[in-house]
Amino acid sequence: MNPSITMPPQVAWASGALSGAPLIQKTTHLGDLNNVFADDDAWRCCDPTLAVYRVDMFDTPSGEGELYTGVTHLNPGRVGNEFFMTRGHFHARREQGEIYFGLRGEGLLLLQDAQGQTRLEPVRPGSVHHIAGFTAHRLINIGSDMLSALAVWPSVAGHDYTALSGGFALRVTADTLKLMAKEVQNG
Ligand SMILES: O=P(O)(O)OC[C@H]1O[C@H](O)[C@H](O)[C@@H](O)[C@@H]1O
Ligand SMILES: [Fe+2]
Repeated sequence: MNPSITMPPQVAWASGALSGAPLIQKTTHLGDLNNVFADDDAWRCCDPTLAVYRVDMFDTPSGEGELYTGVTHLNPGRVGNEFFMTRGHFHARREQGEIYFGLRGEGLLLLQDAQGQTRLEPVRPGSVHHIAGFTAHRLINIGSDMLSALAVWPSVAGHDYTALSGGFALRVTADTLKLMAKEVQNG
């Protein structure tokens, strides 16, 4: 009997472009990110139609045990002093985790646990990020090029944006980066 061979879809590692299977795409514009950036006046002055990030994901089955695969493409930019970032979320099913893989650009993954403790992981091509359950996550683009990261997550995880509607406990600006650089120097 001949083996059955199916050509899988593809991700282009350098760009994060997905191909070979139907996609769902969602673009988030500055106007959608009310109350996300600290400097509200600066946010109001920005063009609301400006695209901040786009998520491409394969249109695959959902349900208990199923996994989604998607790529977030986050543009470079700032609102006031704060770098462009995703809205960020806890999973609606809090125990569910997720894996991110850095593909291109220079960014930070902001993680916040249920007690409000935050930490940052540098995102760069080849970085692998294990996002444990019960951990909110947000991507931040600190570079001057597009930041792209691949994500794999349980389809049942869902998104809870309301738990963080007051914002994450840490904000990343150019000053934050200077402080981080000093910390690295001082060991
Ligand atoms: O949902 P946001 O916080 O806007 O982040 C954008 C997207 O980032 C990643 O790709 C996640 O896996 C998606 O589930 C999420 O929707
Ligand atoms: Fe997630």
